Amino acid sequence: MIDSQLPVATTGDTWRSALRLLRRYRLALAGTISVYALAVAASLAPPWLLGHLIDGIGTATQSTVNTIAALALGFLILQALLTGLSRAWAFRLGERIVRRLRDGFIVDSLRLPTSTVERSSGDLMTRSTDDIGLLNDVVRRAAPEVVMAVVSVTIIAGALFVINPYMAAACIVAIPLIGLPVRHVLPKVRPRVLAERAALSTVAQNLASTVDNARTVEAFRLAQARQDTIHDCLGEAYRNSYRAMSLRRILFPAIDGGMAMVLVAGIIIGGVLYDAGLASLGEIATVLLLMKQMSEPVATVVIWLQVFMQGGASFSRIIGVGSAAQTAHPPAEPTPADSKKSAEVRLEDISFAYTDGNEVLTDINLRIRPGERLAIVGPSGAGKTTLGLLIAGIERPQSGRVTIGGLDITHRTPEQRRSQVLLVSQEQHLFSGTVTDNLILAKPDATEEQLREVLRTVGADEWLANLPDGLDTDIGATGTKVDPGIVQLLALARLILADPDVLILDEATSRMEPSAARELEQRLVETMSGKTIISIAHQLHTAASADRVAVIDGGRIIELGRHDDLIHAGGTYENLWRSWRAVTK
Ligand SMILES: Nc1ncnc2c1ncn2[C@@H]1O[C@H](COP(=O)(O)OP(=O)(O)OP(=O)(O)O)[C@@H](O)[C@H]1O
Repeated sequence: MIDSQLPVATTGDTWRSALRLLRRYRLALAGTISVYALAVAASLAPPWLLGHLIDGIGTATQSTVNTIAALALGFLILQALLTGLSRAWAFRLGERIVRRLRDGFIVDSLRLPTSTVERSSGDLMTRSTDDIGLLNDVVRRAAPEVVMAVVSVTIIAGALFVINPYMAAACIVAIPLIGLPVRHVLPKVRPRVLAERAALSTVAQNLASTVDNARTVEAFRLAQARQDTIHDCLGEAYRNSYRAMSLRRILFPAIDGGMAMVLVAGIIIGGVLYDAGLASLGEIATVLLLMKQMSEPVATVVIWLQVFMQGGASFSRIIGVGSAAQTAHPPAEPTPADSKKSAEVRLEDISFAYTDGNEVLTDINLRIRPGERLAIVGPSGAGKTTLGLLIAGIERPQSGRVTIGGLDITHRTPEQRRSQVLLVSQEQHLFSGTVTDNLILAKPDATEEQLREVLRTVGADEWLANLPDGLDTDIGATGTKVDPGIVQLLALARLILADPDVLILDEATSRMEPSAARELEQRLVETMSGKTIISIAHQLHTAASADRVAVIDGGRIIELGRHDDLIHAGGTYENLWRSWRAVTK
């Protein structure tokens, strides 16, 4: 079934991944928290000194007051220095964690099967921008704020008990007043944020598919229909965003009101305890000052907790990509020493459907000998490209298996697979950078001479000679414009450099003149002699020069054999051949 949404990790898996991440940075984390704890301890001194001053108000001399003031100032400076240091460390730690998350995300995305990337491009885009961005906010800002706030609350609460346990107990009991409204709001955050993100992914998905298929949209006058669909998706995204945002409107007034209630309760309790002789004026003042000091971190926790929960939802989506990549690549089978030699391709009982109930290929059985040249022909929509995608391991069959050299292609890592089989289709892309950059993707250690040689082989040497900076010419989006025919040549040059055991050419020369295409194919076959070459052929001259021809129709192989034999048999292939000859004569 086509599912445009990648998986989302469960809450349990999200926590486990977060803990694993924190364990990795435990030393830096412990150092940062310890320095911050010292800063909080230093911040306790001024209120305590003030309480001391109030209690000794009748007896204190000028010099005692001066000493207390100097000490308070000293502690304030110490607190500022330690806070600054711990924040700098927290920032650096955040940077390292964000970098790790981004790197991991890119690695996981690159491990996703191409078919998954194509189907979930919108979702992947939202995860790589919005979710990573939110996570960035959480790791760099929310997490340090929340951790530091929790440290502050814990230390201040401990100090309150040391100063006056009665007063402290009474005030701490009042603190949950702040939590009351929050308790009802927080459980709603994760589902609402997940719904918001999913809706945004759908918008991106629809936009991407409209842009990708712009010609079809234009040809069939689908602009209005596409606009309506995107409008509906945007409406859904807006409603979900609004629901997520509306949580804030309830949250902030509730926190402010709760904080004021706690302080009022503290003053009333302080009065009662003073009357009962259980607290001095200085202790009450110190506790109230510390309570005020505590109110800020408590509010911080509550406020950032929402972002934290949003970040949790985003984190679940980020690790979901990792689990999708892992599911797509079960543990790779070890490569036996002789597998390279016997790069035989076998398709065993393959059936495949893009969507449930619409089988595109049925019961395909085929054995392609190492070094054989096989041409796949058939009418449009017969399933030729799909077969190429299955052999290249880009799509997975619902039943049956594809093996190369005896190994199931879907059990190979992407690297192992790329060394075995590569597919070049008519859709080829240039990446931003120079000619060299675009070629060494396939063979990072290729020498300049090898690059020139390979360009000569595909017949792009003349083009290279006319470039202003030769191999160093920028051919990216902002550089020298490259003709689609040359883009195909560069793709074939990359293929030669990559040197896989099995090559699949799916209309790889379709943008060239037929005679030039024929010549190039011949040169390619000579250069790659000994390799298994599977050509999906619309131009039947390719089929005529192949070792064998497989004719596909209605998702089944209906004829298989040598060109001459199939012509002699007078079946579908002979018909196709006759029509093609009539057109090309
Ligand atoms: N991504 C996809 N999602 C759903 N259906 C698809 C997808 N790609 C191809 N199909 C369908 O699968 C069938 C086989 O398509 P395929 O491209 O393999 O045929 P083909 O023989 O290569 O055709 P052509 O010669 O026109 O390229 C067609 O009915 C096509 O509409």
